[in-house]
Amino acid sequence: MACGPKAMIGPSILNSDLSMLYDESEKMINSGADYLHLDVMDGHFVPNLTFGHPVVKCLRQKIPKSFFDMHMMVANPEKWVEAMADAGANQYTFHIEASKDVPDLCRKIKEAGMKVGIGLKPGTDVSVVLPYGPLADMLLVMTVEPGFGGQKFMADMMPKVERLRAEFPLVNIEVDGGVSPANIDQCAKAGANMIVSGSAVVKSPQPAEVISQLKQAVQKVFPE
Ligand SMILES: O=C(CO)[C@@H](O)[C@H](O)COP(=O)(O)O
Ligand SMILES: [Fe+2]
Repeated sequence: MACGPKAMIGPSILNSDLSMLYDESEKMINSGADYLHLDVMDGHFVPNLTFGHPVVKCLRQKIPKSFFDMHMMVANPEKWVEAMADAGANQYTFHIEASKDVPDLCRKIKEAGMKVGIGLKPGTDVSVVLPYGPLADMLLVMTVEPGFGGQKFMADMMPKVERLRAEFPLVNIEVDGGVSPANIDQCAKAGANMIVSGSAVVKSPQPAEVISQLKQAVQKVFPE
């Protein structure tokens, strides 16, 4: 049994029919998703607005088991920790660019019973997160400018993934933004084991096929 990072695929439902959030989420789970990536945007940290903990709470009541990976694209991540934990979130991924006290925020997230994710925007150097790697369960390398789904994958983010994998061989490393079967091999080879994919999965007539392709590519690097 291989120990260490596992290949996991987490569809982002941001670009799905949000009037059918539950149905779209169920469809992803039934298509083989390992977790759900829920994009929370506050219109300040990013120029877009999505949903908050009340929606997550309702979704959790209908989806009692799946892992909710909260991508908190918010200007004040400290403010929502308790509410998201209460709503049933499993992992709380804040952006290092928005945090005033990273160790304190990591502590708060853990005390609330959630896993800690730390996210990096494309313009943020990987050195910024290195001191905090030991505090995190997962490190997120954005491969688009956060705020919208359907953008073009930024291959020049792969050296960041490589550096984080070299520094932290056992931590989960997630990529998010424009990821698809066309670029999954470079993500996996760089060291990403948690894969967020939005449009490539939710817009496909065969989401299960896309998820399977993504998973097989990552399992070549991170075998079960
Ligand atoms: O956080 C974000 C965007 O800010 C992502 O989770 C996107 O929503 C992923 O969608 P695609 O880029 O894969 O379509
Ligand atoms: Fe995201």
